[in-house]
Amino acid sequence: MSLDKLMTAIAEQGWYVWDDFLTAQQVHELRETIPADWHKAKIGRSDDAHRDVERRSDKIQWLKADMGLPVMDYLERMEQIRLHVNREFFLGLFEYEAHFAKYEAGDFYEKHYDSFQGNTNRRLTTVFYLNENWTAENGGELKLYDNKDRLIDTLAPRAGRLIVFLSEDFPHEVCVSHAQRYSIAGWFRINGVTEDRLDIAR
Ligand SMILES: O=C(O)CCC(=O)C(=O)O
Ligand SMILES: [Fe+2]
Repeated sequence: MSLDKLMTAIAEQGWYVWDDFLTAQQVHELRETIPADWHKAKIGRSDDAHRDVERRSDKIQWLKADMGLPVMDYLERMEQIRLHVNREFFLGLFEYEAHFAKYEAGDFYEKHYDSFQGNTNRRLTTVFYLNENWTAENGGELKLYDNKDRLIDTLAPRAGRLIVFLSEDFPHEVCVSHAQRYSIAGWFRINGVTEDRLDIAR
């Protein structure tokens, strides 16, 4: 079972690629539920919007259960992963936050860690892709590196593919996309308090 494979891979190498996590039909339904309400992505909770533009150029919107059944179903699947990971690794993952992302032709996200100042309680990253018939010419690959900056893998954003990795251990980047590229990036977080307030995902 793939959930077991995910657990083994996370334990042994810290990352996993789960192809056909959803069927083509489920991917299609998920894409259909995305509202048209895109806004420019920012990095962490920083307000330095100008700098952010240089590092990433995608647009996002946060997943909410009331966006529809496909989104509820996706969040429920993430909840199952959260419970399994907590049971096996005692990571104490407390909640999940995720956003749809849209990269237009020319968009990219420079190499980064998902756990950084302002987001230090991110522990496990998920990226899910919604792009049917993606070709090599479309670019937009995810490049995953180890913490010594050695390239581990180059992954096309193919529909149905879920990638999971430990947020603190794997720098990664999104190569320039030459076509519209849709994804759901999400993070399991531990409970945290930052700047005198309880830090809970919206
Ligand atoms: O879309 C991807 O392949 C990765 C996106 C990403 O790294 C992020 O949003 O933090
Ligand atoms: Fe990332």
